Amino acid sequence: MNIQTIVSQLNQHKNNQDNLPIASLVERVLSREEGILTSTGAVRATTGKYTGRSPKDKFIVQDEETKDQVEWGEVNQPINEDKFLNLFNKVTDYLSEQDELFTFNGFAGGDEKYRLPIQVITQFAWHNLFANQLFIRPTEDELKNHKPEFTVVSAPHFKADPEVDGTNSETFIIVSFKHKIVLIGGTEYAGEIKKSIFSVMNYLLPTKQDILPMHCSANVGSEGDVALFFGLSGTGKTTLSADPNRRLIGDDEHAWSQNGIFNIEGGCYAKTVNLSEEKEPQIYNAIRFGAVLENVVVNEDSRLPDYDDTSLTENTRAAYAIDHIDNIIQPSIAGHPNTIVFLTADAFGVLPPISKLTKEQAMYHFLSGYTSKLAGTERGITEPEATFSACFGSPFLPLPAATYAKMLGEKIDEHDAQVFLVNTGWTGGPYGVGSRMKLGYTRSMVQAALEGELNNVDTVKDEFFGLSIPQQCPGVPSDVLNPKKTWEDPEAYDSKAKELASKFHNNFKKFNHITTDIQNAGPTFKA
Ligand SMILES: Nc1ncnc2c1ncn2[C@@H]1O[C@H](COP(=O)(O)OP(=O)(O)O)[C@@H](O)[C@H]1O
Ligand SMILES: C=C(OP(=O)(O)O)C(=O)O
Ligand SMILES: [Mn+2]
Repeated sequence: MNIQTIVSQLNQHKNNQDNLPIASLVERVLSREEGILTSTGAVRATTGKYTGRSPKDKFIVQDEETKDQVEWGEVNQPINEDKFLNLFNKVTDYLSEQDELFTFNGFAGGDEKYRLPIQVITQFAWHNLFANQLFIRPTEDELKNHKPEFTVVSAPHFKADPEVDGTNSETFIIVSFKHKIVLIGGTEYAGEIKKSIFSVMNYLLPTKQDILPMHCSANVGSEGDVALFFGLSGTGKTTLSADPNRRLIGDDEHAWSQNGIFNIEGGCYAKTVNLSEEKEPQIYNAIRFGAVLENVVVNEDSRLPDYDDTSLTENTRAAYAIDHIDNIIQPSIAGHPNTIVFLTADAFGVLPPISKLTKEQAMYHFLSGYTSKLAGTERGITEPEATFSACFGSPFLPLPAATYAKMLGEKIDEHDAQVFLVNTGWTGGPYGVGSRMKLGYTRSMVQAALEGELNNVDTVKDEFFGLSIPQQCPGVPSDVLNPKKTWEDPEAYDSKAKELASKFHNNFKKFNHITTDIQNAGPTFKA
């Protein structure tokens, strides 16, 4: 049977709950005992074994359409069409036997001209509530004429048999661009649903519409000045884009067209570890009725969430529609970016907390995509792991990094955007010795950068990375601006800085086809 016929059959399932209002979805989450109501008004669900994304279980169907376009490798693993069709049949048979199914019809892409009509069919009510919060909701009229151009099918309780199904484990996230399907099974982590549509957009926007998709957050100031914040997970995209002085466009996924930028999503997905009203008031207050808390520990009696409890995972999350934040811009569209911030959480503690990049350095750092993954919280583990993830988002990029980098470079040139590198990671020493940069300092630095206050201040060129470090910034002690001065032992600083510089050079070897002016814009220290 044809794929579209099977999808229609799921839509016609006798108990398919189609675009239920939020209150009804919440009721279904509770009555099906998928989650509990918390004191905030948000529901809380847990996800068992998978509390984060599962990159080794992600595949793209290799077919005539994708064969020569996709950058095949560890991130984009190929699976053949027969295997996909076979698994699709099994998953949809499994779903059709469920008592109830849930469908969300809506959009990805805040600009009507470029948006992708999508459908999300889920086994769980709470996953549908998640889709309702994260994607763009249709108006009543739009819903009547809605024709999905991509469908996510999510069956978390269906487990694959790797031997037969060609997967790596019981879990799979498979995209078929030919059949316009994302097939998810074996994992309950809701982030897969939104990030798989992001991957789809990362393929479709550049290849079909000449638009640059970006793993970044965005906000806009009172003068219409637009800022982007690129960064890998945990670097501060969501936290720093929620700014009482600027209107939020989105916290994670955007696209840059010839008209300006637009949010791909309709909601946010914030980390809630150690969340406090004092430090992150906007996010804290966004957690209310309609929102979904994922893997947050909740006190059984008081039903109060305990954001400091990481016993289920460090990666606790809150999903909420963008209008849960007060100062937003809607629709989530704005002009061309004036300022671009690359966020990195440097656990070596050697990168300056803020530096100004030349256009070549911007390209170098965009391709490098450096941040640190921290070792677990086990005692005794102090060594951070440097990771380089091209374009600050390689797990979500089906095309070669150079494709996105070239587009970004052209746009930065055309619109003369100033790029800053901001280290939200360690200061005063590496992880285990120093401490995380105070959020208040980072906020002050970002504010100064966005208000143009760093344009004309004195800068010093740092000796290992060749970065221009502003010497004054309102609200930040000048010693904090110069990382070496925050270390007790300057020689220890030098040796860590050299270690990181070498890692940059090693990583950049794979970009040997890139122009030499960009290759030369890396760390000035060479072993
Ligand atoms: N100096 C800092 N800048 C940004 N975030 C910080 C800083 N110090 C601590 N944090 C914490 O780091 C986390 C950043 O996560 P988040 O903003 O969700 O990242 P992303 O959206 O890029 O995945 C938050 O929990 C935030 O409170
Ligand atoms: C949801 C995710 O994104 P981020 O951590 O960047 O918010 C993720 O990487 O699973
Ligand atoms: Mn985020």
